[in-house]
Amino acid sequence: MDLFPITSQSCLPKSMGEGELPDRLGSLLVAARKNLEAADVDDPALEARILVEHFTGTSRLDVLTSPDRQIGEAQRNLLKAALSERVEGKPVYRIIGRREFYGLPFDLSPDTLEPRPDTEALVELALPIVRRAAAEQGKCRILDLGTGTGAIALALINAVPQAEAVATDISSGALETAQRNADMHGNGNRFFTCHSNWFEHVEGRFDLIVSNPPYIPTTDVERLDVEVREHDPLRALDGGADGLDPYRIIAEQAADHLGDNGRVAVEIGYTQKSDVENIFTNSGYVLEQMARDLGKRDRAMLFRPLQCLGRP
Ligand SMILES: C[S@@+](CC[C@H](N)C(=O)[O-])C[C@H]1O[C@@H](n2cnc3c(N)ncnc32)[C@H](O)[C@@H]1O
Repeated sequence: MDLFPITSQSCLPKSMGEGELPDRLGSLLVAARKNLEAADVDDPALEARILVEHFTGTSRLDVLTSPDRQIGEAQRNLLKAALSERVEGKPVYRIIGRREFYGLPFDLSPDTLEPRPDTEALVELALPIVRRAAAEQGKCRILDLGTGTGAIALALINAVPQAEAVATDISSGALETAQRNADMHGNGNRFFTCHSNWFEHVEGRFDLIVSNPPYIPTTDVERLDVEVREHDPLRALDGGADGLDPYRIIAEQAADHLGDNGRVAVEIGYTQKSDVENIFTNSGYVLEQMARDLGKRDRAMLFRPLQCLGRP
């Protein structure tokens, strides 16, 4: 997740203004974009397209091929309400209740973090481990700690049919959403939720333990962008006094749940590389590989236990 830099939304107008939206698809898209431009949202063209497509049930192709398509009053009213919510600061994916991650749709709920594109770096880093275990053993067991929408585990098992995942979270609401997402993707039979405080109720051993834990220092949470602070759940963000508490727990307890040749892959805040490396090194791991996010910042780390029985 890319939760920085901190920006202020105080310049946003409080409502999108009065007046009817046009009833033709092409003009409607232009009007939506202008509304969002006037409200100074980050990417008005993209966000207008997302909202228009969602609330009119149209595609990007429809706008190009049928700009004169008539849009009914009910749909325009829904879009108008959505534009007002956006202008008031609600993130676009929260409004439509869904966000794409690694090419798959994920339903959101108030209990889940919105999966962020930067987390795809963690999936890319972990995927070769999953493929290798599947090729060598005919299966791969994944443990995803703090699964949220299920984004990481579901991206991995969707890419490797022989893989299955146990997905934990402290939030039962998040686990319900994750299970719905697994079912929506047709992977519900390879995805098992476990309500647990980190490893507390986890049983068995895994080829890969993966996690994007909360990693914002407590005192920084209140300085986050308001769209993050007010719409992502606090327990998905707050990583304790220095933001590193979950890494300490994972590094300390992962060995009890790793199979031979198992690996641990974690997402990090982009300034946390050396701190997280120290935590894992002190617990008997070596850093095997790093991955950077779309902004070329350190974002994911792959660790191997020193006593790993398999190949280095
Ligand atoms: C940063 S979010 C990551 C969500 C998802 N994996 C993703 O990448 O989009 C961290 C997740 O950890 C969960 N979490 C926080 N504290 C936890 C704990 N003590 N035990 C298990 N999960 C926890 C939160 O509920 C949240 O879903």
